[in-house]
Amino acid sequence: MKLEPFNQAPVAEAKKLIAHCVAIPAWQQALVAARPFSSLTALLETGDRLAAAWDAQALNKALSAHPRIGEKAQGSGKEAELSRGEQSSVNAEDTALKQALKAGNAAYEQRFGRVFLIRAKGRSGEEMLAELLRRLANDPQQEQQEALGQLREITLLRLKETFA
Ligand SMILES: NC(=O)NC1=NC(=O)NC1=O
Repeated sequence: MKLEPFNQAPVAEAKKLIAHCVAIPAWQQALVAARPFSSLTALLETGDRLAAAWDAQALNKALSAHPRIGEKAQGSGKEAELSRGEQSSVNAEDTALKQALKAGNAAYEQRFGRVFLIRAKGRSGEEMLAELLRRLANDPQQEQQEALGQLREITLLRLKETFA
């Protein structure tokens, strides 16, 4: 989509145009309020700056829209469609990998109390499993920072794709 329609749209409409980037209403609201944007770069910089404010509460809110790695996103919504695309590198036939991801996700949720989040685009299933195992050793504070960083990456990738 072009930047102009986003800049010109009524607030409610503009929010809908970017809601699939991340399920954090405050971020959607703030980004829409910062219009008009003179360029895609300006939009991405603002989106990133606003994401720097995210905390554990924002992370948990956003996770509702991110299916586990290795699980096919259910549903027909835009987020589910994006997740399926982002996770398409996980070879569904590789049952050993799927099993390892399933076990890793369960261990992660047991330890940190939330779904493991990683920017999946551009990563193979094996790379994500390695990251999952590495991050399992993080202390809670460290891991919260890493998870927030991955949420930012996913959000900005989606924002960029929306207006590219
Ligand atoms: N649990 C996840 O990390 N999910 C996801 N990562 C992505 O990049 N897209 C997802 O749906």
